[in-house]
Amino acid sequence: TGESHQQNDNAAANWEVRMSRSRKIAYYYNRVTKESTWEIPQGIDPTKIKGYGEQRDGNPQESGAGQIRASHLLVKHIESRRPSSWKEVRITRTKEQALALILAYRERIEKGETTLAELAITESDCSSSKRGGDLGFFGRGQMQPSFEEAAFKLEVDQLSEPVWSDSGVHLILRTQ
Ligand SMILES: Cn1nc(-c2ccccc2)cc1C(=O)N[C@H](Cc1nc2ccccc2[nH]1)C(=O)O
Repeated sequence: TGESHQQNDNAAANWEVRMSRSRKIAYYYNRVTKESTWEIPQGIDPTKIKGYGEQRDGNPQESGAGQIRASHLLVKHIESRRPSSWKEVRITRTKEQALALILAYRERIEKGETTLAELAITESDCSSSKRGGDLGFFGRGQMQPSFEEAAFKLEVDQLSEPVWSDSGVHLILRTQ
């Protein structure tokens, strides 16, 4: 109902994104309850949290020296390198089924019905799921080659086509 949606927004308004000095990644701080957490708070649309995505890296040369920042949504399948995740202890879907899911998610994001960050929280088979799929900043040589190649081709705010890696099939959104 509108009411619960309104409550949700209010709850999102109590949160803000801060940058951890030590770990150089964003964390979430609730100015009402004073709590802080690495994971996006339950049931909150991350794109409604003040400062989401605007976090400049605390360490300028890190985001300058050929680094990019991206979020992703991963759907694993039975042939994935580790066919298990926080969502499903034994993943048995086929590659075709994984691709069909990813294409359906891509469609919904492209239509503006939802965001990659919001979908990643409930649907991604990567442990970055609870951070809306945010992988932080990374340079070349850090991620699997097929993922790196696709991510570095993206413009900021661009959403990839389905990308295959040994982990499964990904949607990648370059954020910085
Ligand atoms: C590369 N990476 N970063 C995180 C991460 C980042 C921030 C907060 C929590 C987890 C998790 C991972 C990771 O490798 N997760 C794997 C799945 C996976 N495989 C990937 C290949 C390329 C890029 C991201 C990928 N994520 C898993 O959970 O089985």
